[in-house]
Amino acid sequence: MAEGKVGEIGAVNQLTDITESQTPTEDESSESSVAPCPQDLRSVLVTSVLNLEQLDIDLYRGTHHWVPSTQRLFGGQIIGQALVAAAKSVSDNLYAHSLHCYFVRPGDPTVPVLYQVDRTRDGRSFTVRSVKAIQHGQPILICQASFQVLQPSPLQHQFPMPVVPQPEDLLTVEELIQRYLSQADLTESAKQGLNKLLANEVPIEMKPISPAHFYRFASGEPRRLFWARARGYIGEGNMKLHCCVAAYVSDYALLGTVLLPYSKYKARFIASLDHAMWFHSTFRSDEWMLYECDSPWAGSSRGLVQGRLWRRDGVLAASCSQEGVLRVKPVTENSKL
Ligand SMILES: CCC(=O)SCCNC(=O)CCNC(=O)[C@H](O)C(C)(C)COP(=O)(O)OP(=O)(O)OC[C@H]1O[C@@H](n2cnc3c(N)ncnc32)[C@H](O)[C@@H]1OP(=O)(O)O
Repeated sequence: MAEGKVGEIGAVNQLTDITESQTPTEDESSESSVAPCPQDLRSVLVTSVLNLEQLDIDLYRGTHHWVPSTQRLFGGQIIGQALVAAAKSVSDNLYAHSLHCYFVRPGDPTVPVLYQVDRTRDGRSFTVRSVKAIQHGQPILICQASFQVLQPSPLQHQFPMPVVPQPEDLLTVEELIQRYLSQADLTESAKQGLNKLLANEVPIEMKPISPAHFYRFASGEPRRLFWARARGYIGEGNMKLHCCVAAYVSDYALLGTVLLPYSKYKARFIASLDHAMWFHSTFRSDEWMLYECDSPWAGSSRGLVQGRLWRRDGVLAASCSQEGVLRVKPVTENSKL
């Protein structure tokens, strides 16, 4: 059993302005030990999506970046922004360890989202915040986030990380789509679908471990693995921000895991109902992390999914669980992609 590094979170310097620019330090890994990053290479997650505007005490406004084709707001964006709002009201020595959210209404991409923070409790070890994400005067998400003072313990364990190819040996989703586009026998509608995917400005980079399974070319077990990281530079040292970015990333491609055994069906309506997340160790969300997603159950137009985000050195960084509503229809021959 690999050893978890629960205590090491304390070595990280947190900042009150959680989206403040960070420059690398000398002891950063070789991948990131470059000169301070030019503004245009910084992750849009930091410069825009998670950079909330403060309107009043404990009241923030967030804007949108990428909006899915469903034309409802991406759940990960709302969770990430809610966690930013909550984190702004806790002191620097507190670290997010969990959050629990319900998506109660679809998010409207034509207006900003307001985040109202309630300082539910400040305890000696744990501090709890409740955040309501509001549009048109009504909640679209309710979220509780809990923060903890660092408390080292002799109890430390984790399951081992799955053994998979390294990200350097795999193709990004964009490279894979370009490959599929070069296939001679592709139908016009498949081409259109792929080009739409390419035009998406998702601020996450991904490298599927098993592309055919990832894209549901064949039925398989309800489990998928891919390397993921924020697109662009974020930098070391701001653990609050990395947790918010991971919350954003964790909702991407998670619920689709439920559909993997059912290649004869496609989603007619798919939306996450709730999302819970637990943070275990320090990590950098702009470095490759393995996202292991599985679905232990589906039924009654709902599906349960569980996700684990692994640092590439084998440390379990975060876990999450989500239930979603999935209504499906049979795939017709010319709508395969
Ligand atoms: C993939 C990860 C993501 O990021 S998803 C984005 C984050 N999650 C969300 O946006 C979900 C937000 N929450 C919601 O939209 C609501 O809570 C949901 C889940 C829809 C609740 O559903 P429900 O209580 O049925 O709401 P509603 O009456 O407003 O209906 C919504 C649409 O669904 C339909 N519906 C309802 N029941 C059925 C049924 N049994 N069979 C078929 N359709 C059904 C309703 O007609 C309604 O459809 P429409 O929107 O009017 O076209």
